[in-house]
Amino acid sequence: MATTQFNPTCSKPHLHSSQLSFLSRTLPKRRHCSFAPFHRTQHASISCSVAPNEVQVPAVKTQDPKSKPECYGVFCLTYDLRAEEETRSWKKLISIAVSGAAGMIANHLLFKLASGEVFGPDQPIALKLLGSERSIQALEGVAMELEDSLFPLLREVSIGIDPYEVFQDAEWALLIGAKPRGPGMERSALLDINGQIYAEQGRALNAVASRNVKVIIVGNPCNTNALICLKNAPNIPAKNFHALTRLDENRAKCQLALKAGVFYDKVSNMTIWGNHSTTQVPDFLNARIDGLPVKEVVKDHKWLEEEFTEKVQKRGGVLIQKWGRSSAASTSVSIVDAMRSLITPTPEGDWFSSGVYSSGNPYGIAEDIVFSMPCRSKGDGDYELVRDVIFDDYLRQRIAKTEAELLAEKRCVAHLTGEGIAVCDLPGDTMLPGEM
Ligand SMILES: NC(=O)C1=CN([C@@H]2O[C@H](COP(=O)(O)OP(=O)(O)OC[C@H]3O[C@@H](n4cnc5c(N)ncnc54)[C@H](OP(=O)(O)O)[C@@H]3O)[C@@H](O)[C@H]2O)C=CC1
Ligand SMILES: O=C([O-])CC(=O)C(=O)O
Repeated sequence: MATTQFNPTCSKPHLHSSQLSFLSRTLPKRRHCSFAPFHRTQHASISCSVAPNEVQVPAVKTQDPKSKPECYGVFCLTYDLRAEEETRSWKKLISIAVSGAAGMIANHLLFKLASGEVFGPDQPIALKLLGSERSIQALEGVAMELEDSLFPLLREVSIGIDPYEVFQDAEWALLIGAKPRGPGMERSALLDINGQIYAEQGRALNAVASRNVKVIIVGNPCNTNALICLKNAPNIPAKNFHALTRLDENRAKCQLALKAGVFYDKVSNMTIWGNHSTTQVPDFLNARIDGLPVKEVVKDHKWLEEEFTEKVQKRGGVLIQKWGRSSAASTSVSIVDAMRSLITPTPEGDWFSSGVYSSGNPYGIAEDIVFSMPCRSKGDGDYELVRDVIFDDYLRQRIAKTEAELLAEKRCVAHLTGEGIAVCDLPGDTMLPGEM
């Protein structure tokens, strides 16, 4: 099945009141506009007369329905933002692909993206939602809710089940979809099932996405899924792939703030090293509270080494026990944080954590895995690894353990990274944060 079209309203001869409302909010004031739906298609033409001396705004054009990418409902009625001359006073549309778009995390994230929380109030966006045969009805429901939200910045929505269509020209790919680990399922089986998904999505990104697409992998096990994805996308810089460890960073900041009795905005320089799993290392050696080293503020070093570390590592699992499902709202917040960290300059002296390709790292960590490390960005979508961090024996030992786990995961998916026959010798205690 190819990309799905569903539009009960656009095929009618008259525009629905919600569409008129959407358009009247998004069109500039003091212009006279008329709406003329095409027959038999989901596309309508809109023409405006512009008063002299007014700021240039985009003329609204419709494309030939046959040449227009698949669109959903009211989002078939869009400005032609790609017409350079006519849209010079607008920021260029940013195209964001999201997989697992009918899942719980996406259900929070999509509405944050559409409201401008990531890219700001003057940045139009297009959302390209990837689902599956299993989720296509739910995905239509998501698209309907996006329609009904009348987000002025949301200019295009398309839904589909073929990553080669959905990822076309994507500038951001937020890859959330993954099979959850079921009772009794071996971790090696999870690595394989989800690895297959990420291998295919890597190939699709390689084939059709923007050459500079930024990819954030959320679906677990996210570090190794990210490695598989980037290995299957050789034409996209490996540096563009991130495994989400920002939620872990946020969790660590919260726990340190609680212990120190300060609000969490006082905690900075928080690195999560390694895997998004229970071997991850929340680094209290380099983190700061109110500008001071954590160990100077929190004198109970045993608490830092044991309770704090384990609390962060297992936070996801504790939450699942309480909620009966895994973190979705806070994960979506952390995806927003991760994106914003790449598109805004990192505050002087601070850094953020992200699971990034390890080759060339200055810390002596094994090459060719995806490892969470401290990053800084100039706000151009790229990042650099932070050099001025310190290590002690405790930190080195903990890093070695999470590194060993990632190397074992890598051997387990060799068949998906083009590196031969998989050998699965995962450490017995390897667990996702959500597993207890
Ligand atoms: N890195 C991090 O910090 C965090 C990562 N996660 C991970 O994010 C992922 C998504 O979480 P969440 O949105 O809550 O999960 P949901 O179960 O709500 O959604 C996941 C989506 O994955 C897709 N999926 C792909 N393959 C399968 C499959 N074989 N069986 C079932 N569903 C499948 C489904 O969409 P479709 O059918 O459309 O493909 C589904 O909608 C999980 O892997 C979770 O472990 C969660 C929290 C934090
Ligand atoms: O294991 C999960 O699905 C949940 C998870 O990653 C987390 O809460 O950090």
